[in-house]
Amino acid sequence: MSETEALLDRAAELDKADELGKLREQFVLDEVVYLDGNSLGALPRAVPGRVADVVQREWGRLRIRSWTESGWWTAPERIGDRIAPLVGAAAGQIVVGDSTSVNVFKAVVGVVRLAGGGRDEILVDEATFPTDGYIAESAARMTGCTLRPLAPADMPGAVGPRTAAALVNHVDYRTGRLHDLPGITAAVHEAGALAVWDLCHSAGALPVGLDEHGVDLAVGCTYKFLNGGPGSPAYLYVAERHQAAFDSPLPGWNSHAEPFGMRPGYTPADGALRGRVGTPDILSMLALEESLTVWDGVSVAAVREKSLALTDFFLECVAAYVPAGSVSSITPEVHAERGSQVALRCDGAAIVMDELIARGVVGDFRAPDVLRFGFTPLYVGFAEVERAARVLGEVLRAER
Ligand SMILES: Cc1ncc(COP(=O)(O)O)c(C=O)c1O
Ligand SMILES: Nc1c(O)cccc1C(=O)C[C@H](N)C(=O)O
Repeated sequence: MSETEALLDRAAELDKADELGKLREQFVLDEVVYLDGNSLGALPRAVPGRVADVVQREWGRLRIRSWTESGWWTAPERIGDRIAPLVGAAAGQIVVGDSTSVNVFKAVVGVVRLAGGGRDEILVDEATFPTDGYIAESAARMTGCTLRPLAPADMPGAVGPRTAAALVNHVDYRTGRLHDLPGITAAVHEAGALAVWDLCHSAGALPVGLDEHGVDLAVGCTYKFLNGGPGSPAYLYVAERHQAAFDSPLPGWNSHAEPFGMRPGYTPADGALRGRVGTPDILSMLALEESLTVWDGVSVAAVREKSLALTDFFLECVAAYVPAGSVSSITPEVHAERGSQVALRCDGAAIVMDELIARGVVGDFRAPDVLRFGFTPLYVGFAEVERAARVLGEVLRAER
């Protein structure tokens, strides 16, 4: 039996044993191998019908009545409670709205205020997705803090009496490295500081355990592994113990204790909805709500198990099919340090990715030389993984 036949057989066995495999039917997908769900998740089949109903009936016919009768006004907290179990949070701590960037701003200024005076340093993940870094820098300037970029692994040794907060990515967007959320959070707390985690690349792909690990604040997007759609609203988690003191830097009327009192002075609402700002983006928000129904009855532990099996199998197939020395993985081998993507360094990566896409394998390119492949366990199968690696091998041989 050839190596290709053996890997094809293995892929078929793995697909047969895959209990999550049937979820793929709930998505609009085709013959393309879609390994870019870590940038934009695929469309769940139920969403177009729900959006059509929101537009035609709720907006078209009920109009203003929908704010109450269709539950529009309370959607940010309601959908926050749907996301909560996926990131290990009890209800009442997550609110959906705004972009991740805006929520990073609320969270970073919010934790510096929570940390209190005398602490004037913010630690930030030195390899962070750019928006977090830009916003942390601005938040630091506004709060009189110094921003100190560091590798997350070095934060436990660097956090000290001056540190107000650390802003860390749970999974690095380029390398796919999973950072030690429990350990870093504990070290940050030991020094009397607070931890803010960006969950964009982990929520929906692996267990996060926000409550269990005592995370203070967290943010994340919903358009990657949560499949909420392009630009779907992000979320903000404020641990219950911090809610009463959380002083949002964006105190809009939607987070007022009595929004329709139209009072000149601001009195914050209690609970998660203190993180709201202005009028929610209802069409995107309700598309997200519908997309989350895919998760009914799905365990995040099972998703994690499949995610690791997919990335393991991809690495194995890459080793078998790709000419020696033409790519090197920058994603950790160790499961405890791996998110749900594989990033391969490769000469001419931009051209290689264009060619892969032309041949029906969609990943993405991240400058300067990274081929990035995201594996969404809800809809990616093992035969697709084998095909992606085989096509990558063909492209690299043709290139050289
Ligand atoms: C880690 C991380 N933070 C933030 C963002 C982006 O935030 P926004 O949705 O505001 O563009 C992304 C991806 O776009 C990301 O990967
Ligand atoms: N949010 C995106 C967008 O609006 C356009 C293109 C890509 C994105 C992304 O999400 C990028 C992604 N956060 C990344 O990890 O690179």
